[in-house]
Formats: sequence, structure tokens, C-alpha cells
Amino acid sequence: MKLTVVGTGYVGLVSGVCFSEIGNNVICIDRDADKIDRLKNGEVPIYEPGLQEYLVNNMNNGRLEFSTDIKYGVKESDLIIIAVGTPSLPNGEANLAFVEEVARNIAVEMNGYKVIMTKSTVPVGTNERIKEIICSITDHPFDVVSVPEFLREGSAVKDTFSPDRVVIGVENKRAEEIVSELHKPLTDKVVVTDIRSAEMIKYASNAFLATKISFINEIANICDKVGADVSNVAKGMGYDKRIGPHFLNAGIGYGGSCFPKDTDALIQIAGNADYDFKLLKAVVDVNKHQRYNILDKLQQVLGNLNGKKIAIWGLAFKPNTDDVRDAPANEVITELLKLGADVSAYDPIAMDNFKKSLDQDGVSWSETAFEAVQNADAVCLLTEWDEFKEADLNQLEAAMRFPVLIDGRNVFTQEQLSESNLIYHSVGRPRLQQKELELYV
Ligand SMILES: NC(=O)C1=CN([C@@H]2O[C@H](COP(=O)(O)OP(=O)(O)OC[C@H]3O[C@@H](n4cnc5c(N)ncnc54)[C@H](O)[C@@H]3O)[C@@H](O)[C@H]2O)C=CC1
Ligand SMILES: O=C(O)[C@H]1O[C@H](OP(=O)(O)OP(=O)(O)OC[C@H]2O[C@@H](n3ccc(=O)[nH]c3=O)[C@H](O)[C@@H]2O)[C@H](O)[C@@H](O)[C@@H]1O
Repeated sequence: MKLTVVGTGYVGLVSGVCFSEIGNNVICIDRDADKIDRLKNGEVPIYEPGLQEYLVNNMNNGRLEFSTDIKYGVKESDLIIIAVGTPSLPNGEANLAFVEEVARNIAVEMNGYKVIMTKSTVPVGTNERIKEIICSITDHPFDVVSVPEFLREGSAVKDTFSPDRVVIGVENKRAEEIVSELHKPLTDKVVVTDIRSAEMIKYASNAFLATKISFINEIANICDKVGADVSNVAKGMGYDKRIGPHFLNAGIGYGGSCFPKDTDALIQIAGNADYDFKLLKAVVDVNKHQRYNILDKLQQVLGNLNGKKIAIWGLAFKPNTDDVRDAPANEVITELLKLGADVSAYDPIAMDNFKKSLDQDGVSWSETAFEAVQNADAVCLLTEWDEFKEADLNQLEAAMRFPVLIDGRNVFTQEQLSESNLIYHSVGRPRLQQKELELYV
């Protein structure tokens, strides 16, 4: 099949590359000329394990090309995928300006029947709006299909090749057959439904996952107070098939370009339909506070943070990505600077993106994890990169002024800790808490 993807970001690029890998001819379009130039040179502008190799192979075999010219993309393909961003507006609603602009650009260039497949996460009713826009510009026949994307950053290639399911929101058989054919090599778990339900499935899925995270974080906060261990609680819950083991890792809460934006958007979608989504509002509220728990713990151990050197391990919102959009590290560092701390930070991959996103000075950026902790009064682990999980805790202890480790992702085990003299705090595992600072001063 010949297809065009408009928007070559985390979703558009991964989808385009993977669709070419399974035998389609794909044109990836973006209006960012620098990005397209880099891609034409075989350079992947994001960190996504496995992507580079597939990209280069498919460029070399002629199945994958990049362009800024949407006219070319529309003329050449009968299936056009919209994968541009839908960031939050200040009131939490999704900003549909990019999606609507692309719909207009496609309509202007149409030269025959097209299937317009929306992968961007869009509020219920948006595909109808896309249809209206296109109808107002062209008489060429077309169908709009909603195929929401469920990939996770960091495992996007794997998720694309073996998705848990594909959701196809469609109005007629002609478009259903074309889109089903495209996804056939990927999975047989296909849910075909109406367009509004497909749009809702995406928001409901992200909101449910966010709910699981806030739920376990609240359980963790209670565990801290009553002396239970949230890791074991999650394990004990997770064996129940009705609950499942996934997304029950307590910590500093969810970040990223999607859960925060999509939960806010769903609250607005409900509100616009005169429904007060109380549960989801609480999920968002719990998540906002969870980021700051780590600072409470730090202050419990060190007291006033003014002039204290605090090292940060991990800036990306999760491991295996360089994405720092809505990363908890941003708020944690901003608050530490406000409290007068000297902050030294390190991330294996996301440092450059994070530097650009943090709108203040005063952080010292380290070349290595151990450079960041030299003479530090405490280290806070915010992203569970393997490099941190495998760190030698004795070396860590030796490098620091006070060996205080605040583990915001609950990565260290009893065995690892029993070998060290770290003053250790995590989220909801008070039994692993070790030693008090008084021993060292
Ligand atoms: N990032 C993720 O893991 C996932 C994202 N999504 C959804 O997919 C959509 C895209 O997300 P990302 O890929 O993260 O966004 P992104 O911000 O990484 O990429 C969007 C791309 O669209 C381009 N663009 C914007 N307007 C354009 C136009 N008029 N013409 C051509 N290109 C244009 C931008 O230059 C950018 O390269 C969003 O709705 C998001 O919610 C869904 C699932 C996973
Ligand atoms: O719509 C989207 O953009 C995507 O959002 C998430 O994917 P992603 O944001 O890449 O990453 P996740 O692995 O879901 O993690 C999101 C956040 O939740 C946090 N998290 C995750 C799991 C957990 O148990 N605990 C927890 O705190 C992570 O640290 C991270 O900050 C969803 O998992 C994808 O299915 C969806 O397609």
C-alpha cells in the first residue's frame, strides 16, 4: 500500500518507519524542514530504541521517504495519516489547530478518493470536524477513519509491531477494508467501531492507566504511614487477574506528553458535555502532589535545603526516551532551586532536551552519574534508567558528603541496600528505610 504520514514526531515517525518495514511505501511529511533534512540523512531526531536500523534499511530499499511537501504526499497516496500534536490549551482542552490545519492542507491537494486516518489523540467529535473542513474545500470523495495510537515511548517500535489491539473507528465498509488490510500483518485483535467510540477508547485507556498510577501512589503514601510495603502490596494485588500487575509501580507519579494532557482533556470533554468527572479530577490532583513528596522526604532528612547540594539522577519522564515533556524532574528541580539548594543533574540521554525545557539557570549539568553526586548532601532518583539501578551503592556512598538516597521510583532492593550504609527513603516502603542522618553528623 502507498501511504503518507503527516507529522513526523514520536508517533508519525515510528508509524511511518514500521509501516514501511511491513512492506508499504511510505512518505513522511513534516513542516519542520530541519527535522526532515536530518531524516533524509538517515539521522533519527528522537531517542527510540530500534528505530534507526529500520529507518535506514527502508530508506535504502526505497520504501521510505521524507518531505516537507504535503502536496506531494497527498497526490502520491490514497491513505493519509494525521499524526500531528494535540497539546493542551491553558484550560486543559486539546489544541486542535495543527490537526485542523493539516485537514485543510490535505483537502486543498486532493486529486481523487482518499482515506484520512487520524492517529493524533483527539476529543470526541473531532473526526466529524475534520470531515466538515474537508467537505467545505473539495468535492473529491474521501472517508475519515479514527485509529488511535497506543504506543509507549521507549518501546514504540515493539509496541507498533505487536500492539495489544488496533481500534478502527469507521463509517463504511470501503474504508474499513483498506485500514484493516494495512493493520493485518500486525495483529488480529482488531476492534471495529464507530468513530466517536474509537476517539473515546483512546482517552478512556489513558485515563484508566493514570488512575491505576494515582491509586497505587495513594496506597504507597498510606503504606509510608502504617508500615506496609507498597511493592509487596502491588505484587499481592497484581496476581489477581481482574487487577493485573501492570501500572502499579508507585513513585513520583506520571509525566510525559500524554497522560497529563489527555487526563486534562478528558475532564474538559466531560465538562463540555455537562458531566463532572470527579474521579479523574482526583487522579490528576493526586499526581500533582506526588511529585513533591520526594521533597518532603528530603526535608525530613536534611532539614533546611538552603545551600545543600542535591544531585538529581534522571530527567526524562521515564527511561529509554529523551522526551522531557511534563517530566516530574522539571517541578522537582524548580522547587529545589526555590528552596536555595545547589542542584547538580544528570541523565544518560535527555540532558540536552531538558536544558532547553527548563526556563531557569542555576543547575550544574554533570557528564556522568557519579560526577553529579560528588560531595552531594543527597541524591534523588527520578527516572529508573538501568544505569542508576545497577549503580554500585558503596561507590555512591563514598562519593557523597552525606549518603542520602531518595528513590523516587522504588528501584533498589533490600539485598542491594543491606550491603550499604545509605540513608534510604523510597515511596511507600518504610521498612527499607535505613539509618538516620544523626549517625553521620
Ligand atoms: N508521544 C507518544 O508517545 C504518543 C502520542 N500520541 C498522540 O499522537 C499525536 C502526536 O504526538 P507526538 O508524535 O508525540 O507529537 P510530536 O510533537 O512529537 O510530533 C508532531 C509533529 O507534527 C509536526 N507538525 C505540526 N503541524 C504540522 C503541519 N501542519 N504539517 C506538517 N507537520 C506538522 C511537528 O513539526 C512535529 O514534528 C498527539 O495527539 C499525541 O497525543 C498517541 C500515542 C502515543
Ligand atoms: O497516549 C500516549 O501518548 C501514550 O501514553 C502512555 O505511554 P507513555 O507516556 O509513553 O509512557 P508510560 O510507560 O505509559 O508512562 C507514563 C508515565 O507514567 C509513569 N508510570 C508508569 C507506570 C507505573 O506503574 N507507574 C508510573 O509512575 C511513568 O514513569 C511515566 O512518567 C501509554 O502507556 C500509551 O499506551 C499511550 O499511547
